[in-house]
Amino acid sequence: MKLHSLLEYLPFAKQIGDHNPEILSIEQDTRKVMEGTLFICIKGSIFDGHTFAQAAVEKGAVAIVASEPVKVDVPVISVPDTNRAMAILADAFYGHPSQKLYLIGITGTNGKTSVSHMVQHIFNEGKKKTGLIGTLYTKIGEDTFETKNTTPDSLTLQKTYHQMVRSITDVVSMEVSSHALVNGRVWGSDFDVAVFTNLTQDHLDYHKTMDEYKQAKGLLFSRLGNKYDTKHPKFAVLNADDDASSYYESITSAHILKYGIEQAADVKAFDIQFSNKGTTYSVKTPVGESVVHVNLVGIFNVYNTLATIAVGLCYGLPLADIVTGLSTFQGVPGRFELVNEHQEFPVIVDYAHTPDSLENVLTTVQSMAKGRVFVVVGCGGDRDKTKRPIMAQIACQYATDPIFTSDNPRSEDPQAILKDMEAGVTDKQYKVIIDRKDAIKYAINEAGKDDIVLIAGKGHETYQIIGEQVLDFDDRLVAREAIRNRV
Ligand SMILES: CC(=O)N[C@H]1[C@@H](OP(=O)(O)OP(=O)(O)OC[C@H]2O[C@@H](n3ccc(=O)[nH]c3=O)[C@H](O)[C@@H]2O)O[C@H](CO)[C@@H](O)[C@@H]1O[C@H](C)C(=O)N[C@@H](C)C(=O)N[C@H](CCC(=O)O)C(=O)O
Ligand SMILES: Nc1ncnc2c1ncn2[C@@H]1O[C@H](COP(=O)(O)OP(=O)(O)OP(=O)(O)O)[C@@H](O)[C@H]1O
Ligand SMILES: N[C@H](CCC[C@H](N)C(=O)O)C(=O)O
Ligand SMILES: [Mg+2]
Repeated sequence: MKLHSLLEYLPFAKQIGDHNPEILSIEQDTRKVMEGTLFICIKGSIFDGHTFAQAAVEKGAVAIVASEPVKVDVPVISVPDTNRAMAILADAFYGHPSQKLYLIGITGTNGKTSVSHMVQHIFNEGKKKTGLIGTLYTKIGEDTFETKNTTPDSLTLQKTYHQMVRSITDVVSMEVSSHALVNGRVWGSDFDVAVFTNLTQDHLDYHKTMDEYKQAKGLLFSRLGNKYDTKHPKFAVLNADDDASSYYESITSAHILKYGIEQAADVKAFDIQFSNKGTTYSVKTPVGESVVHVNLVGIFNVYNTLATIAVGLCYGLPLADIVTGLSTFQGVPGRFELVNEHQEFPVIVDYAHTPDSLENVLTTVQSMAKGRVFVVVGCGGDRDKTKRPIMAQIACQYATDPIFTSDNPRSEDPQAILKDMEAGVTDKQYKVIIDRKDAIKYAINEAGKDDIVLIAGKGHETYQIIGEQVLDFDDRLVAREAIRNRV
């Protein structure tokens, strides 16, 4: 594609230098630049991409997009905001791929990974070719690719959509983080369905207030568009039982489909029955009623399945097929994952790392336990500090044996993080074991028949970040070893 054809998408951009080179790729990272690349200078939190412009040219870049003056011998496209330009150019360069996919974006504090997998599963079962983008990985059909972010930057995203279109993907189920919405990573993504799971405290280091955080998530709904034609209707799938939904309803012009248990909802669950094996409930929808069975426990999973049913209905999947699909869903790695070494008590690894998710998962565990509830929990460093005392208090409220330990301390002093947690507890006994492996071993050695051990916070993670080091660490493997070596 010629540079000037791309620039038609940036009507007021100024070009310095009049060449019109062939653009073979677009990159924002010098480490990926090749002959024929259009290099975009992004100001990040660590580096300013403008300082790499010359290095990019030396590696073969034939044009530069910049918001600051850069001295290079190739055409420079001057724009006020390179991040916005990147999203627009990437969408154009890859041929507007998201318009060719049925794109489902899922946002909310908790449940994005869970819902995105359930959604993908029901479409897989419905014989659609699916893609998935999120915390764990990107998947195109059976192929899995590593991801650095829950929602990748706009360039990576558009490239991924392009690959999905080339693989003849029908439906993409994708997590959309609040960071991504604020950063413009999904500018140029044409969503067909936007899903809201819930809004509770997290990321107050980044968004500063809950209101700001709520508005950040709102960007998914306000940008959804208002295509009311029967071929491309847009839908906002909202949680009727979460107060924030009325705000999202007010800022979107898409069709609304609400799901819930308590308030009036289009997709509503009733007669919910839990057992140790799973959950059964009845669901009323605009297209009829059905009985749902899933091999998952916890009221939060009822919400996740309701959101999934609503998404399936937006697409036009028959209710019976959606319900059949849900019945074979086997869960997500690191989400309420059982570690089974034939021990006499359940050991559960779960990704709960927010106050609300910890409370949800602990109340579920509490309802299942006949004896003691052990919880091994910590809080991440360089993240929202205000959630630390609240999570500690919740651990003490619902567990008989709370054990505070390290999560990913990152650049912070692990002792200081634990002190922040302890500040939330006044009248309850808890144990502090700074080394996560020792904390897991302790809980597993202490637990007996009728008890449950919950290891919270790191779920699927296979590393622990301490200072600058990324060390191998997997709660599931550590727990397995501890069970085998139980004393
Ligand atoms: C704070 C933040 O969001 N940072 C993101 C940002 O990195 P950054 O701002 O540090 O970028 P930088 O390293 O300063 O680099 C600036 C520019 O120089 C370029 N560069 C850099 C070095 C070099 O040698 N050559 C070069 O060209 C870079 O490619 C980039 O274009 O851009 C990167 C590429 O897109 C992201 O991977 C990175 O996410 C980091 C890893 C991160 O931890 N982000 C978190 C806060 C986040 O976004 N989390 C949400 C999930 C939250 C949730 O749980 O809901 C997510 O969606 O992942
Ligand atoms: N709908 C829900 N409401 C509240 N808690 C939930 C819900 N679904 C899952 N959880 C809890 O939250 C944890 C994280 O779930 P999940 O990974 O699906 O969320 P996420 O939104 O993708 O998180 P992240 O933003 O960190 O990627 C789970 O391990 C479970 O304990
Ligand atoms: N996406 C979340 C993941 C937190 C996982 C937890 N283990 C931690 O490191 O705090 C975040 O970056 O805040
Ligand atoms: Mg996730």
